[in-house]
Amino acid sequence: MLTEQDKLKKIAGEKAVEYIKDGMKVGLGSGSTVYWMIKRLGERIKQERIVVEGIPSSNKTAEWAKEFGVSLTDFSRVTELDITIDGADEVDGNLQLIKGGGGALFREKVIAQAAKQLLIIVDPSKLVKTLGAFPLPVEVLPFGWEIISKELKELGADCSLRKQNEDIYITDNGNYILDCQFSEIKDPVKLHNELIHKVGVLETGLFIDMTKTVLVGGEELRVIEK
Ligand SMILES: O=C(CO)[C@H](O)[C@H](O)COP(=O)(O)O
Repeated sequence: MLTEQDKLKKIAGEKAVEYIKDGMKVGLGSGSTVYWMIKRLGERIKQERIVVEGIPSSNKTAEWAKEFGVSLTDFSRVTELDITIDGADEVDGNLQLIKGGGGALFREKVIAQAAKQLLIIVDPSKLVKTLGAFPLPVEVLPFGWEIISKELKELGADCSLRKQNEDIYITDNGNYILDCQFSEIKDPVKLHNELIHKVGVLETGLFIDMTKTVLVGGEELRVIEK
């Protein structure tokens, strides 16, 4: 039984597949909204016999792609993606994003950067005036994470090491995630630049100026463009 929010994610995810054309190389994001996109893409591949190859941003996404019959490739064979489709945890009025709620932010940023277009798919709860209510995920090296966390606290964040049940959460890259609560992120560009220069920070969940189009699921689907 789908929740109301799941239904809105499904609408956005399925609509996104209309942006995919025969022959395209597609970056496949992560998360529950992307799940619906991959499922629908699998249906189109079977029904219309289009040829599409994807690069997944997480092991879970790779599993879904296999389950729904979406062929996968990698960056040893493909140097540019036609489009990347991904979810987000927060989207502000300038289409700056917080991502990484699912822990896949590093690979998500790689496939976003490799693509001619990043299409974001969300339900309306992800739209915010100012980023920061959602704790900002920051991927860090396991060695010395305690020191990195202390440094980030000095920038005003309340950071906690992500756990999965009782264990430390390990990303697909073998690293840790610090979930950093800033009261409000008034200047995402400045914050990203400060964080990324700290030794041991591999990537932040701030996706700055990476997307120009956001699809928002709803009774009437909304397309926000920059
Ligand atoms: O950044 C992500 C994973 O790292 C997801 O895109 C984000 O968490 C949104 O997920 P969902 O579609 O399940 O709401």
